[in-house]
Amino acid sequence: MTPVSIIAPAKLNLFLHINHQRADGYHELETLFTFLDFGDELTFTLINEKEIILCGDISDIPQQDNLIYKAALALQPYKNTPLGINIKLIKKLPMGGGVGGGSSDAATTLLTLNYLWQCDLSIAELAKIGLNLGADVPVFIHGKTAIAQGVGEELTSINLPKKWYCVVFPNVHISTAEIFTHPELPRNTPKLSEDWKLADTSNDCEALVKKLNCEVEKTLLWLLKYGPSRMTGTGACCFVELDSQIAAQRVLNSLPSCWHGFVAPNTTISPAHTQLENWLK
Ligand SMILES: C[C@@](CO)(OP(=O)(O)O)[C@H](O)COP(=O)(O)OP(=O)(O)OC[C@H]1O[C@@H](n2ccc(N)nc2=O)[C@H](O)[C@@H]1O
Ligand SMILES: Nc1ncnc2c1ncn2[C@@H]1O[C@H](COP(=O)(O)OP(=O)(O)O)[C@@H](O)[C@H]1O
Repeated sequence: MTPVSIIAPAKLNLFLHINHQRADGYHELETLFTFLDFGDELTFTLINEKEIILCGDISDIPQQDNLIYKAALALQPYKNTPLGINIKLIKKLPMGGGVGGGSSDAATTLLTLNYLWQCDLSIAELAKIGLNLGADVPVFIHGKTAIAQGVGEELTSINLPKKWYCVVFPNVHISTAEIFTHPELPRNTPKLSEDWKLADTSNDCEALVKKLNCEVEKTLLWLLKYGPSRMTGTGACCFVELDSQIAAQRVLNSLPSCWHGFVAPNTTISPAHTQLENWLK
């Protein structure tokens, strides 16, 4: 079978408010997700053996813990197909960076295998399977810029103006679980008002992550020279929003050599959905 390559795009949380902690330990939150036209690349090739084979940039994580493998495994019971899959990963998104790399990999795997294995599940069914893999997976399955509530699965689509982002990764790994279980995490931000404005929002995890990790604080301060900077998710990645590619590229060109970064525009529709639709035409 001809291999098919699909992107697993990055996401940014343009804001992240934590409203309260639920009885099950997860947090009710409100966040604005936007996708970026930059991400991991997954190449899928059907194989005759009923196996899930991962290859490429997968050394950091044991196969059974890889969200790509877990997504393929979760989909197998939905179709009694004799076919397996070989999935090659080209990693471009930092792990534990707050840009959703693992969740996006899982979502692209569910969306693509739904076609290749002819499971014919609906987006809602795929999102339900995805939620078991991570709170961030449903937004990648739906594939539209959205305000998320609940743990991240209650989505309201929203259109945003096109902007360019310089995203900086200060080479530190932040555990999402560590931040969400930390006693100093604020957990009482009220729900958005009807006439909310982005300028009045924030990332409730930022102060704690800055306190725990000076590299994140340095990154946010450095980015402030170019515009309002903000951390995405539970970090460590931070970003600055600009009006043009030239302006964003200028920030990246000035980046201290100890940090990594990339420049990308936001997209209202996930690039994974766009690529899948083009492939199916
Ligand atoms: C914080 C956010 C914001 O978009 O993104 P990241 O910073 O991870 O990118 C997400 O809510 C993360 O989603 P995801 O990365 O899939 O986290 P999960 O694997 O589901 O959860 C990891 C841990 O974070 C905590 N968690 C996560 C989401 C949530 N709404 N409440 C929580 O308390 C739980 O302790 C959970 O065990
Ligand atoms: N294919 C994968 N890519 C990235 N992280 C993965 C993958 N599979 C499992 N993980 C685990 O998931 C965690 C991060 O998940 P992810 O959704 O990328 O959150 P974040 O937005 O914080 O990066 C990583 O710390 C890593 O341990």
